[in-house]
Amino acid sequence: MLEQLPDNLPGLRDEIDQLDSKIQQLINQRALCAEKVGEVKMKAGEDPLFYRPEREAQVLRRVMERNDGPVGNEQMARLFREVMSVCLALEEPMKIAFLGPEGTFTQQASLKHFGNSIISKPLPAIDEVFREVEAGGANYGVVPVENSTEGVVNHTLDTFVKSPLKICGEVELRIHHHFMVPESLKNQIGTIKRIYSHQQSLAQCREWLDRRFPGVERHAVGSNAEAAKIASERDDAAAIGGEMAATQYGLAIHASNIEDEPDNTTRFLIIGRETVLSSGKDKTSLLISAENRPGALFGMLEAFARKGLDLSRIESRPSRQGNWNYVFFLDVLAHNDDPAMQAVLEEFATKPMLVKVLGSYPIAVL
Ligand SMILES: C=C(O[C@@H]1C=C(C(=O)O)C=C[C@H]1O)C(=O)O
Repeated sequence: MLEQLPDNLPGLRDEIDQLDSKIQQLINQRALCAEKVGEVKMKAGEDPLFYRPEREAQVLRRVMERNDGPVGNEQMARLFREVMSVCLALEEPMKIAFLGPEGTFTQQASLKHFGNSIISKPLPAIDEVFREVEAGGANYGVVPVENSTEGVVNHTLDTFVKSPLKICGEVELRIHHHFMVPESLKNQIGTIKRIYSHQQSLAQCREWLDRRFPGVERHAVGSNAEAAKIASERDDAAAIGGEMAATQYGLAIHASNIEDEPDNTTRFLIIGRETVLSSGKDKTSLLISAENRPGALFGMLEAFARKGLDLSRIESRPSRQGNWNYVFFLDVLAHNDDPAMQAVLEEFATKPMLVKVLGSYPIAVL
């Protein structure tokens, strides 16, 4: 097909116009199918599940597998991510609660995972995101869980101990921090007295700040977006945050990508009320509390090894029930329905330990 392309501008633009018209028709045909899927789901059950994470992951993986360019695999998957988002919204627009305010990295993660055709519900704290989903005010929630430089977000892990919610997905986001100032300070960087940001972001940019702004006060606030808002209202302050926060509050970016680790990444979890079926490439998150005796942790890990199950993460947190008792958060690279997983869980059920399956979900595609 490529050889048949004209080599003049009007001819090429005519070709693009014709292709656009075909793509548009096809997108609408796809949307009609999705609408019909919505009707079928409505007929089938009382509380229909419109959003199906396992199916979406399979669609995106297939897009990447069959892609032969010149558009890159990830770019192509991102386009399909948006198409699916629009299709799902025709069935039912998803209400997504996230750690706000508008402009946070968590909002960016929610858009990366669900696409832009959602109803956004920014909330001021992680437990409020959990509560909103538990109460049915939102279909799903998005919360940060770990950062490659700064480690786990303890608050999120601790909230899982008591919550009935399930993990339905994960999103990874490369985190780039920018040093942003009000337009009026753009040429007077030397007059900056205070720098605002979230505590994790200040930590992720510590070396840069020590080098460039030694001695300038650093203030930790609830989110980068809040930091940007404060800086926009003062005439002596800068903020550190992502591009969305700068745009949201009209700040100028003075220095980009100031994070100390170039591959600084944050992982977020999608939380919901339903369990997710197997997509073929899944992860299961478990919360395990074992008896405090020698070999308890070894025995637990050995059971996974014996069944050939891969652990991608293990985190320990104080259980808050007596000193020196711990709970472990584990990610296993298998779905809960996997016979090997079932065997391990059955084995644990016979032992003095507490196991809670926090959810099985597709390994992040994008
Ligand atoms: C169309 C469906 O519903 C939703 C929309 C999807 C899509 O546009 O491909 C995929 C999964 C669901 O989130 C479906 O379940 O197949």
